Amino acid sequence: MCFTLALLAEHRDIQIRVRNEIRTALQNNGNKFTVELLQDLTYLERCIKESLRLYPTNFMISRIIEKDLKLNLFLIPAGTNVCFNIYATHRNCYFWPNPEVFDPDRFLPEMIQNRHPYSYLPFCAGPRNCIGQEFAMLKMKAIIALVIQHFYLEPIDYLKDVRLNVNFILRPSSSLRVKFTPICKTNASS
Ligand code: HEM
Repeated sequence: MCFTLALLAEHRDIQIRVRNEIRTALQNNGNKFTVELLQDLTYLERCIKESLRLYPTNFMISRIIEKDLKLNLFLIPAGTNVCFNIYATHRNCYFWPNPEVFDPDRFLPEMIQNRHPYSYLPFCAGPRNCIGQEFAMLKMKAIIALVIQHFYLEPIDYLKDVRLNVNFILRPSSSLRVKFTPICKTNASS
């Protein structure tokens, strides 16, 4: 979530679009924050997905191969512990053109359609994938929507300068500060 907030702080145009989406959804919903309203925040959802592409919390996973597996020219024997680099896959330009660019529209339905099903794995895949992913997405949307509704975000530290700590989960190893300015009704134009 801290990466999403930092990315929105750095991309003011995208932050404004998220805020507009929240305002419109609230207006259409009698100013009530409901689960249905959160589910309708599709642009915010794309921002969170794109943030998890660039900064996948679980940047690497492993699986023990049960049966001998033939992969192109290689034979991986049963019992091998195979590590899968999710971070590198998410930044592979074969799947993601201009992979370093934060572009939530990569997750528009028409963009997802022809993408390799295993090119995006923030919650892993297969029978042991994350059982909390829907809940996690809803929780992140609820918190970020409230923050964006009430505060303008500006970067203090920039992601390009932040070193990543890859100890079990991916997180910033130095400070990643974002300035929160409360939105007063009088200056709530963008
Ligand atoms: C952004 C938030 C989250 C991310 C990125 C995430 C990611 C993942 C990943 C990648 C795995 C697979 C790990 C592996 O196979 O080695 C996993 C498994 C799991 N996650 Fe999450 N998760 C998140 C939030 C949650 C939440 C909120 C819950 C519970 C409410 C949850 C419950 C679980 C459980 C129980 C498993 C193990 C599933 C199994 O082994 O069958 N996760 N998660």
